[in-house]
Amino acid sequence: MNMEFTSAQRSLIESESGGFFEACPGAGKTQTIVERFARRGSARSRRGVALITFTNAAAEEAQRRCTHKPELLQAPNFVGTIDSFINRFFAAPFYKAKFRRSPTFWESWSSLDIATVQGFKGRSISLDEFRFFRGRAELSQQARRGRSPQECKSLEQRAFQKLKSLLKAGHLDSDTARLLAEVEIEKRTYGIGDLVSARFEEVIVDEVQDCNSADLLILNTLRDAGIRLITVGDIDQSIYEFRGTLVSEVRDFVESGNRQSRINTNFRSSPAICKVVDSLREGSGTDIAGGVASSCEIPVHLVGYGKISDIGPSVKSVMSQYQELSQPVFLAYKGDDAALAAGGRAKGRLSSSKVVVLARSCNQLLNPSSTSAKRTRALIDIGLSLQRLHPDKVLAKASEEKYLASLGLTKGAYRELCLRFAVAAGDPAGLPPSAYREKLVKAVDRLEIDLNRKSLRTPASEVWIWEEAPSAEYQYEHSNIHQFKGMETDSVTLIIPHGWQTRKTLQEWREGVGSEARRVLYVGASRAKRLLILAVHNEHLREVKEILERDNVPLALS
Ligand SMILES: Nc1ncnc2c1ncn2[C@@H]1O[C@H](COP(=O)(O)OP(=O)(O)OP(=O)(O)O)[C@@H](O)[C@H]1O
Repeated sequence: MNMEFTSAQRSLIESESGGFFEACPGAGKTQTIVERFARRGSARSRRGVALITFTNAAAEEAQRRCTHKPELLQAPNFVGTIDSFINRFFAAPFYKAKFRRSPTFWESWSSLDIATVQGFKGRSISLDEFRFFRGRAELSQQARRGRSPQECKSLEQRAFQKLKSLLKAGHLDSDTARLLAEVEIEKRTYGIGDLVSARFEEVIVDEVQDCNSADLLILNTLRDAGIRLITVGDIDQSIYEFRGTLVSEVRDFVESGNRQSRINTNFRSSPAICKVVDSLREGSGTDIAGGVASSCEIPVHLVGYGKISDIGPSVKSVMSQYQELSQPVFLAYKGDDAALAAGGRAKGRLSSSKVVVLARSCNQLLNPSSTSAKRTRALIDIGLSLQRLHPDKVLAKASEEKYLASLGLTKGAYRELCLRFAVAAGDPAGLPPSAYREKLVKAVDRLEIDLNRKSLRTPASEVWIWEEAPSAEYQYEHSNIHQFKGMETDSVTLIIPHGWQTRKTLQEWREGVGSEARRVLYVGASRAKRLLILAVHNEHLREVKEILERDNVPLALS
């Protein structure tokens, strides 16, 4: 590798003690840890070095960079994802010792047809909808919707039995593999910790901020067993709380080790973008622009918008000043916001408009290409939506039994009513939102359904996906921020929508309080190399401007 490493990068490459190396965005973590791995992994030692990443893409990248020294990829070394490390060095030996045969690993249960349980209506639910603990299962909040507590409890019991039978038959997913590792770490039945420490002298972990509790327990065990542990990451890029990663646990873990100096040269972004990233960071570190973009003097552009469709034209006008830059990628917390702003089509999944929710269910029920499982689900959803719109707020949230008793209907009769409602309202395909709302109201009248009409407001055209395709005038690449993590691009349009969540996030940003939503913005902003356009809803424009000015971000207002 011909790259000249900075002194901070070299201190990671050459460290004798190990510990946690905090690295800013664009710090060149991959090159740095691969360089260390290449040096240490080829030293003639009885014990090997493991290089652990979080995604298959990162593992492949590391493997690709090691092809010049094939011995690096051979035993006793290891390069792979954390899942494959846990499967291979903890779960497989545990399983083999206990059951005297090898297990089969699945990335998730949805890839295994038989990993399901049957609900009350005969619908099958994947085991991925459950979280498993020792001795019990817990159904996800989303899958609970529309199910009685009794059904949920019964599903959880059956899911746990199913997990046990799959385990006996030799099937493990990544969470179950972690459970086995935890059991072994606690009970030390098979001495697996000793086997791992006999195999590895050093373990290097990239993106440590993405570890969940089980991962941290495993890393702690490695460290306690005397393995040199090198962890690299950026706590402010920890954005997987919904997957069980707790930033406080990661922080405690890295603080309990040997904290090393911060790698703070950002080789990706311009000075202005580094300033925004500093401002968004909860921690006190500051980044120094040190790559080719360090001489780029383009300020951060702040554009306000009222309607999401205003963003495309504003971005076009900003881009007309920078002919040399490639078109920006639109990023937002919600993929739908990014898609709509970029001139694409939202999936409509995230809109909470009651008319959109009913339109989606009616579309699924009446669309000839829907599967029967989808139709059954849609019919249940219609029933639930109509109940939630009942003018009596207590009844609107009551159990299905209570609600049906108040209507004097059996379940079957209520389903029939819902079906007649859907047929009367019709398929929304091809209709504008106002026309479909009228059809819904007429169907309600005709069937004398007791319902709060004020809640049936005409939805904004941006969330209406059933009319003709959007115009192609302003079309940009787009993504939600989570999917764009780890990537970089010349220009980014980062969308800050309106609403209470943004209000809260901006308050946290202004007051220096850390939060997942603030970290998501940090990840989004730090993907840009030369141009960052912040598209902020007019409701929040002044506040964002004040924060950026306070933090001395070079700014251009459009
Ligand atoms: N010492 C260096 N000299 C020049 N360029 C470097 C150096 N180190 C890294 N780079 C370049 O910096 C860019 C950013 O590196 P990389 O994508 O690995 O960052 P990262 O630390 O993974 O960032 P993030 O965590 O934000 O995704 C890459 O284009 C890389 O080639």
